[in-house]
Amino acid sequence: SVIKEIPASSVSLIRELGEGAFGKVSLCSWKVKDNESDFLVAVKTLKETGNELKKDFEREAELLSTFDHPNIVSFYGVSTDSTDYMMVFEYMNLGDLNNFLRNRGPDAKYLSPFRSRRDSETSEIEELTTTDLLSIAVQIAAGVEYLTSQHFVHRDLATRNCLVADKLTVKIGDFGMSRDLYSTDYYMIGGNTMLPVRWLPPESIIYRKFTIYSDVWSFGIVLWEIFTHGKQPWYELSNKEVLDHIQKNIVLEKPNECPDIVYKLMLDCWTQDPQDRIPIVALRNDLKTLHEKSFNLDSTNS
Ligand SMILES: Cc1cccn2c(NC(=O)CN3C(=O)CSc4ccccc43)c(-c3ccccc3)nc12
Repeated sequence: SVIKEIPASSVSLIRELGEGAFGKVSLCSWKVKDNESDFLVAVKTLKETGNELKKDFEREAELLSTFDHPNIVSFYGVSTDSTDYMMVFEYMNLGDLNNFLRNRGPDAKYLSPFRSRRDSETSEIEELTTTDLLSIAVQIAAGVEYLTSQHFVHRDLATRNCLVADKLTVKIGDFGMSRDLYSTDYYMIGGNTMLPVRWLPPESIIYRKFTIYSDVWSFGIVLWEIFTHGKQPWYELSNKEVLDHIQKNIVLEKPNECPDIVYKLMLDCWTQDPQDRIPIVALRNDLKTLHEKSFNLDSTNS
């Protein structure tokens, strides 16, 4: 697929969004056509690079340009006509899904003073209903189903690697900075690889085997994150204890507010044998049905 070349002169910086080891992400405005208004975009700038990283850059851009789905963050093109190489993405104005869930969880009202419950002029941030949580789950499942259909194994599905925009739009996508921004979610194994062990099945941890079936396991953990409003899986355990639990087939418990039928789907993602795990197509269909029915489903009867 041909990658769109975007002139650096048509992209202007508004503010920085984040910084990682390999680069930074900025909110920019992109003047696509002279007679049209500007367009907000998220731009990943690769720090001054050797040609090794430039090859990675080209490969990443080549791959990302093949994806086209409403639940995958859109990639618009690259800009290589300036010293710093840039990748231009769709801007998701409500940030990453993990922060989004935490800020709208039950304990949020005690954590951050920025939400004054009374006056309504502050950005009215309501708590998320079960229907909202199911809508988020359906959207991510649709994204995973698409990646699987493209024979793409994600290897790091987690709410921190999903992004949110208005009208509770959720998409899979990140800028490769999670190992910097969410370092406690990764565990250094074998001296040089950081693995998101709390999101991985036994075969990925023991044999480094990553497949569409290990992505299903991780999606089950994403479901658990959604229904705990962004808690870290096994937050009460150290990384070593987590490895021990996973290898002993101990799985996460049902989150308090979670309907039994949703927990059943999580358990279907966490079977020891990868082939026994529920296929992502069935997962998405079941979650879709629950979401449609959920307008009268609350966490008591389930
Ligand atoms: C270095 C690194 C480690 C782990 C994940 N890394 C990512 N993360 C993805 O590649 C995440 N990712 C999919 O894996 C495919 S879906 C999708 C859509 C939009 C954006 C991203 C996506 C990158 C990275 C590179 C260029 C640009 C952006 C992201 N570097 C890394």
